[in-house]
Formats: sequence, C-alpha cells, structure tokens
Amino acid sequence: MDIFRKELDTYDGHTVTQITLVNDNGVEISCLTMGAIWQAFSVPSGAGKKNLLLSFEHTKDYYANAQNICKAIGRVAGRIAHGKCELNGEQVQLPQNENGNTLHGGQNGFSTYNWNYTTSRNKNSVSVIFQKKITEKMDGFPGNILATIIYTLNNNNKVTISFSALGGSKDSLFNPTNHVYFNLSDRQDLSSHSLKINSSATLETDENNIPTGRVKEVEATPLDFRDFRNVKAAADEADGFDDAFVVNQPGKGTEPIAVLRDEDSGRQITIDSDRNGLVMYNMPALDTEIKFSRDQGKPAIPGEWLALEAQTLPDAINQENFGDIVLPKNGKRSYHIQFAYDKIK
Ligand SMILES: OC[C@H]1O[C@@H](O)[C@H](O)[C@@H](O)[C@@H]1O
Repeated sequence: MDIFRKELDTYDGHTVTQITLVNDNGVEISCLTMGAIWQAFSVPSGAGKKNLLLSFEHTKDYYANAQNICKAIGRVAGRIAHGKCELNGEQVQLPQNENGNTLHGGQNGFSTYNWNYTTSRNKNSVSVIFQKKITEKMDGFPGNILATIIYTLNNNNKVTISFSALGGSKDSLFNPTNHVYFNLSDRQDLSSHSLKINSSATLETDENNIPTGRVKEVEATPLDFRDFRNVKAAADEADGFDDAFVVNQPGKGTEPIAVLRDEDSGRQITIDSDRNGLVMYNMPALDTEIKFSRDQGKPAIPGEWLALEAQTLPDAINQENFGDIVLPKNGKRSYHIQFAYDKIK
C-alpha cells in the first residue's frame, strides 16, 4: 500500500493538495484538500486504470458549475425548507441559497473549504483524514463544530467515507454526504448500467424539491429498483432522476443500500451505509458546459452520470420520522458510507 501527496494547483488563493491512496491490488483513490473532493476511484483495466468517478484534472473546474461533483457536502446535505428549523425550542435561520431554502449546507458549506489533512496507514488499509473547525461565522449554521472526513481504502477494494463532528457549546445539525458521481462504463451514457436499490418508497416533493412529508411507493414506477433494472431506460422514462429513496432497514446492515453494475465490463459498486436515505441524481439538464477528463474534450451530456448520495432523509429536521440529525452540544455524531468495488466478469 502506498500514499502519495502532490501539490496539484491553487484555487481561490488556496494551495490544493492531492492525496492518492493505493492498495495491494493496484486500486487507488485520489482526494483533494479543496472541498474534500473525491477525485478518483481507479481500478485496473487492461494495461491501465479506469476511474469510475466523473472527474476533472484542475480544481477550478469543480467550481465552475453548480453540480457539486464528488464534493463533500455538509453540514447538512439536501434541502432544508425555508432555511428554517427549531432547535431547543428556538427558531433558527440558516443560510438560504436556493429559492429561499438551504441546499447542501448553504453557500459556505463543506465543499467550499480547503481542508487540513493527515494520512494514516494500517495493516490492511490506508486513509486520508480531513479536518476543519467550522464556526457559526463561517457557514451560518448554529454552533461551532470540529468536522472530520476520513477516506479509507482497504485491500478488499472497499472505500469507506467516515464523517464525524464534535459539537461545541451549542446544539447544531449534522447530515453530511459525498456527492459522488459514477459512470462505471466506457460509454458516455448509462445504457449498460443496472442498478438495484434497497428501497420501496421515495419522498414526495413540492415544486422546489422540498419533501412534503408523504412517501410514494416505487411499485409500477420508473423508480422501482428493488430488482436490477437498466438505468438509462428508467431515467428516460422518469425524465431524469432527482429523487430521495427511503432505504429499508436502516442500520441493520443486512443488505447493501444499492448495487450499481456495468453489464459490459462487469465493474460493480456495492454501497453500504448506516443512513436511511439515498438521493439519486443524474443531471436532467446542464446549466453550463462541462468537460470531464473521461470524455477527452467532448462536452458532458445529460444523463452521463449517476449521483448516489447516502444521507439521512432530506429536511429531516422539519419532518417527523425522517431521522435525527441534531448534533448535541459537546456531543459527537458519526456516519459511514462504504463503496466496495468488484469485477463480476
Ligand atoms: O447540487 C446538485 C444536485 O444535488 C442533488 O443532491 C440535488 O438533489 C439536486 O437537486 C441538485 O441539483
């Protein structure tokens, strides 16, 4: 196993370091200090390597569009209605950055910081540990927290992202994720991808994508992924995805929350998590031209990728039974998302 560090470039006055972790099977991941971005999950392919993530070579390209490509998202992923909630009986106003709502931690969320980092090595795994003290003044959320994001690659080709936060003198909120974008194939679409999700219902949302509190059964809809189903066919039928799935049996660990497979190559990612939600997003329309490294100069096309964001269900703080995302003062909260790579043919 190996750990490499490289000063990649500068962005917004920050020196951005790229950290690459390599395991004994030649599988490697790269992360950037800026945004704690997950830049690469590269697996052996023929004589070379294949990055299963959509990526850019330069940091600035991650910030030239609103897609949050492979960035760490926090303190709270998804939307919080009107940027408001009640904490300890008090009304709290959070930063509003989309239609009066809070999206992905507001305009100064986790994805906007250059994180401090260290690395560690164990018998069968290597890790990069990002850490940042985030104050109320920095992002407009209540309470100061010490946030840690750890990416670990082990010799079973599994990547674990662990998020934790230590609370300060006030209660806060913590529901982070990684906005990872996959395309496991050599095509510029998802036509050879099959997906299975351990979920029988999605959240109903209003015109601004805010959950209404009701759930919709997936049965007889294009969102029925209880068994493997072709991703592109379902996306075409659904007119693109931007949906929050309610994950069955959260925390019980009996089944993965999702399995994404490329039928052409046999590359497969199995996602496990202790979270009760999975947001699936596949870029129904593009607001700016994007050119991913994988496409060698060709502009990205809608539906080229699949974002699978494990998290506690969106707007949990304002909804009954969506999960608890309060980080108690002086308390600690931790979450894990695991992505296991297999080649099944
Ligand atoms: O930020 C990019 C995208 O992130 C997803 O998590 C949201 O559900 C989308 O509505 C949003 O456009």
